[in-house]
Amino acid sequence: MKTAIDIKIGIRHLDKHYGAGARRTHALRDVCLDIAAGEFVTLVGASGCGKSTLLRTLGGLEEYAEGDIVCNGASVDGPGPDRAMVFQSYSLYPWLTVTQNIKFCRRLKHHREDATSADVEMAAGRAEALVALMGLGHVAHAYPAELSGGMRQRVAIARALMMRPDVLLMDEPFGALDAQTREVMHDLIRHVYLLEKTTVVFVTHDVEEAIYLGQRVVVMAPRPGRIDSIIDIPFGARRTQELKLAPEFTDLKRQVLERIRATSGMRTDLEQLEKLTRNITLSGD
Ligand SMILES: Nc1ncnc2c1ncn2[C@@H]1O[C@H](COP(=O)(O)OP(=O)(O)OP(=O)(O)O)[C@@H](O)[C@H]1O
Repeated sequence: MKTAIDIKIGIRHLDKHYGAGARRTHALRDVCLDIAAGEFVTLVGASGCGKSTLLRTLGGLEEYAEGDIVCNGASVDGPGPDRAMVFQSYSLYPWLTVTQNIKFCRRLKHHREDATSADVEMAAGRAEALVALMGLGHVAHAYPAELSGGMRQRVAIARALMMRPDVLLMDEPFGALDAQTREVMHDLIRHVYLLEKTTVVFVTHDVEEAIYLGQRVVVMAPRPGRIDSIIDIPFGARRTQELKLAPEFTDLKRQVLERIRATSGMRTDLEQLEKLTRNITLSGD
């Protein structure tokens, strides 16, 4: 049980609907979750179980009518500099270089009229440190169109980290990358997370990714979107790719996959499909 002191995000009885009438969707039902400061939590679950909705609501991009989300002790009622988001699409400014993209932020102190040269220097130093941390030194002056997908996503992560957010919210950030680049990004994001001591909430479809990165895997279920189970990941802070071959890792993977299969409704869909095709065959005889 976590104490009130070390909880960074508290989600209490969160309920969310989209649409109205026949098109009304119960996207989240009674979601309760505490996330500790410095924790890395991953969200998995069948398509449509509300992972993105939950993340976007945490980010203040979606309104909610019932329940409460508290971050740093204050209710979330919109986006804030304490929570940065990274999406699957890179959303970089094509006309800015890598360094300029990282520095670009409306809330940067040096964009204020009363900014001092020390503010500007500090921001420039932070950007340079992030360029180095993300392994972007050799492309610091390149434009997004000249970069690979993995490189672009590194820039997007660096930009999200620029203002030292307390919480990093990531929605399938590596979903569009090839398997090899994804592995590199996994180790990079774990390294950055340990160094920056950020709290991370990470949405993914990839169960292996969820277990490798997270300290806890939250399995969500659809119709209505809800938390099905929370699985503690017992591996330490320093992880290497060999971990994925360990029997404990495989056991966890099986456990998570079983929950996703059990809650996805796919089996029922298949059974219905089988029944339907059987009837069609019989009536066609
Ligand atoms: N803007 C919207 N308007 C109406 N319904 C929406 C909207 N966004 C999401 N939904 C619905 O809410 C439910 C949850 O969607 P959400 O995208 O959060 O799920 P998800 O788990 O992230 O799905 P996926 O894994 O396929 O990305 C789904 O039924 C979806 O159709």
